[in-house]
Amino acid sequence: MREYWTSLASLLGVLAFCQSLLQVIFPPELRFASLKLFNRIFNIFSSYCYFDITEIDGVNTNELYNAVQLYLSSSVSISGSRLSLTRALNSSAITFGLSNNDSIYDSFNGVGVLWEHVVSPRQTQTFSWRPLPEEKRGFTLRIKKKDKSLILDSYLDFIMEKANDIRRKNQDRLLYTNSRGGSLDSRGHPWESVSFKHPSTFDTLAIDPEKKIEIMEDLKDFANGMSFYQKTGRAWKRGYLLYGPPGTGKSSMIAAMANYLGYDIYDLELTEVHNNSELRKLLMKTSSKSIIVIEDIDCSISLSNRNKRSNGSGSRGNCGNGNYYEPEMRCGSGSVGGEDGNNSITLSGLLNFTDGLWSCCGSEKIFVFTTNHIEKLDPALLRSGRMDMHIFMSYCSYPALLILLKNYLGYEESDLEDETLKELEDVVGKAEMTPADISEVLIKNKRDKCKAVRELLETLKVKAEKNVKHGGIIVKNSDYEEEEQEKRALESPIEGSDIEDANNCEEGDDDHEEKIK
Ligand SMILES: Nc1ncnc2c1ncn2[C@@H]1O[C@H](COP(=O)(O)OP(=O)(O)OP(=O)(O)O)[C@@H](O)[C@H]1O
Ligand SMILES: [Mg+2]
Repeated sequence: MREYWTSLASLLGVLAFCQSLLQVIFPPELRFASLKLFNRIFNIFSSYCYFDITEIDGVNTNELYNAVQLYLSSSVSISGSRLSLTRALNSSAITFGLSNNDSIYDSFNGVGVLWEHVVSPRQTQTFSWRPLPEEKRGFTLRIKKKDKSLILDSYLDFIMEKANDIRRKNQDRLLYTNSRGGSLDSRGHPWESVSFKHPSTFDTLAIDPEKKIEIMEDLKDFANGMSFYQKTGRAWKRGYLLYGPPGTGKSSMIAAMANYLGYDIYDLELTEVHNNSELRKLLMKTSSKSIIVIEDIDCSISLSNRNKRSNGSGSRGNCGNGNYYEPEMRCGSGSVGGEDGNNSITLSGLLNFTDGLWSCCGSEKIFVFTTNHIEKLDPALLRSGRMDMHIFMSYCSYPALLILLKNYLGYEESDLEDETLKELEDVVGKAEMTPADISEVLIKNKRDKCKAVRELLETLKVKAEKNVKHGGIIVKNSDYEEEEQEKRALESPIEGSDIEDANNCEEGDDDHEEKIK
């Protein structure tokens, strides 16, 4: 044992001697250079290459660092020995991350890589407009030199994509509004946001099942259609027009769409937008994978038929909440400077918003307009490419009624007697009640299911009878739809210069522009 201590002491002595010798040979100014040289020689002979991804790149946050952190929080890292837990703002999910100075193996296309999370204290606080964190953080990626060109670019792209997916999945949907009337927040954003937790889904939506499937497939095709849109040279966006009587589920449909695709919603309040350039700025500040909604567009935009109006034969329109406006008058506060295109929103401005060059900034955007009066809209706004799908939200049909009975009372079709079902089927079409009206009856009696069905049947019968007495002929949903389309066709011939005008008109071109509000 004594011998052991003696040899250890002499070894330490030799080490101390070597160190002082090194200090004499390599003065401090040379020591750093020699370390660098040693590192270089090591790198030449090493079969690995290393990539540092620092948290802060100059003064900006490095997007890639955040992406790697999120990516490593997916299932790969859960097997790590030490993990850090995070819950981000606006998120209800907890994510796992790699702890400080911990490392983890990952593989991509059969190639193994090593990630190390490097955390070190920040030594000198360099001048910066914003305070930097006390610790320097970064990820170091180690890849075999021979694999570098094989995977590096595609691996990093894959990480960015995966991180975006995780972010979207973890983060609550957001509902944005421009209710501040054009003023910007401290970060220069014109939109205000709140967490969006609307429970409406396609399961709870009472519409005909075939129509529902058609819409869901259309949405899925859109969301998965990146290569299609690229191949065909089309902007990656889609327009839906939801029209029909109040209380038929237009707003609920928008919420269901957002929940189905995991998109945020931008609820555009046109009455708060003062001119076309403000509209464009709002559009520029919307993110990809979002639904941009203009509700009750017939109230925000002047009457549809410009020829008719210019001939002075425009009818009165509903401005919402029972207020009527003459064709020349606008709802809201959009028209500040009368006919001056610079001071008001115009139809061409709105068309550019949905269809022009600006509409595709950010890509993967859905535009949804809703209206109770489709016949009042300008055909230029409705043409394909702008509003790709026109969805009629009808009065409650029999299949939709079955969905409501299931949602509100937990009744399957088989739970009800054939006779009751037959009666419901006979009367629901004639009653012309909206899903909103029907759900009210069901909610009122939800404690007593039998009573709820009885009362619903009674209400439907009374309504149906009233309709027959009042109208003589009952306007069925399909007739309503046809009637609306006929009205539109009569009011605005398709070959007319209206559409052409709207397509061609440039911003600021007063002859062509249609003022809104
Ligand atoms: N098709 C439907 N399926 C399920 N619930 C519905 C449906 N339509 C209406 N409802 C219910 O009625 C309420 C009102 O519906 P919603 O606001 O979606 O109607 P809307 O068509 O947007 O009406 P408005 O034209 O007045 O804006 C919702 O809270 C929803 O619960
Ligand atoms: Mg609505």
